[in-house]
Amino acid sequence: MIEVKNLTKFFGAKKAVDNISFKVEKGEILGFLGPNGAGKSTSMRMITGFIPPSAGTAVIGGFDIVNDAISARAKIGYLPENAPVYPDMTVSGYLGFCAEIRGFYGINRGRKVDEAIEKCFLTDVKFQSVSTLSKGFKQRVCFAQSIIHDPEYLILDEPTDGLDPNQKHEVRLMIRKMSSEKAIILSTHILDEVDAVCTRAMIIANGKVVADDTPSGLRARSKVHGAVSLTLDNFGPDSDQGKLVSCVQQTAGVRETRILEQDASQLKIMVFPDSPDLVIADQVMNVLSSNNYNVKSIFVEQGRLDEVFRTITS
Ligand SMILES: Nc1ncnc2c1ncn2[C@@H]1O[C@H](COP(=O)(O)OP(=O)(O)OP(=O)(O)O)[C@@H](O)[C@H]1O
Repeated sequence: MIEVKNLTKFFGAKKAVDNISFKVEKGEILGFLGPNGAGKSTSMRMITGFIPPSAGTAVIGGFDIVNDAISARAKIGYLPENAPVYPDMTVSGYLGFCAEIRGFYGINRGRKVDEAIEKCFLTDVKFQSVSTLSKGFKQRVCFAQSIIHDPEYLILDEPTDGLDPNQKHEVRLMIRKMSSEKAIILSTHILDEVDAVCTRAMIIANGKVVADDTPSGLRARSKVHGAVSLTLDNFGPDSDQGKLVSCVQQTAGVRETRILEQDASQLKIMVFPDSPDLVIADQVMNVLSSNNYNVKSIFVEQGRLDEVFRTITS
């Protein structure tokens, strides 16, 4: 388990991280979200022992990162921001060096390098110098060094930054595959990534934790969660919007009907239930059909992470 306890960091008078506490169990993938400068990277640097906290600590698999840094760091794999890798080394030379630092020599060193190269799709550039790699490949090399010792705890600062969509997909798959026996914290600006990878999401703003929930729990905080979106066909600008709205409003459990968009032949509306958990889609559909409205599409809004993120952080 990773246990973060009252972690705080001052840079001069600026409080970059403000007394954050949380736990991450094995099997969890915790997404760190937050605006630029929120304190995500600073928190990760403290959890991995790269910078000392001003107050508080993190306990990694039972080892305190402040009082027993070497034991704690042995259990962590860390992918820092901007993939700092030695440019003059070849990919396999660099990973061999990382494996040695982690205590692997001889045949074990070679095996660890080969495994990391395979997992991170680096075979084609194995003997290429790091300085000649594209940004995405440098990122993958840095990812490879973070998993070379098969750590129980992985801290990944924007792991898919700079990768193309296919590589992003591969890396997310890899993270998910590894997660059953690891506790993983990753930071990201990509809200889709939270849905694709994370079991839990934490929003940080001004150094403080402002939300900690599952991705679906966060989405459920959206103002449109549970609302029903409909598109009506054969409903042009001359059709009677007022009549339609009063027809929908007759449905039990409907709080509000909002007109979203009118074009030459279609109308889009959103119907809000009295409470977000009330299911009204079937009733709304029945009322519209029995009044001869032509429903082209209908779906229940799950809520939007970007909207929730903006509401919480702005
Ligand atoms: N070494 C440092 N010296 C002074 N201020 C720092 C230092 N490192 C970070 N900061 C400040 O601490 C705050 C938090 O920075 P941090 O890099 O942790 O944010 P972040 O959430 O990771 O942002 P981003 O999403 O842009 O990477 C920012 O105001 C930043 O300028």
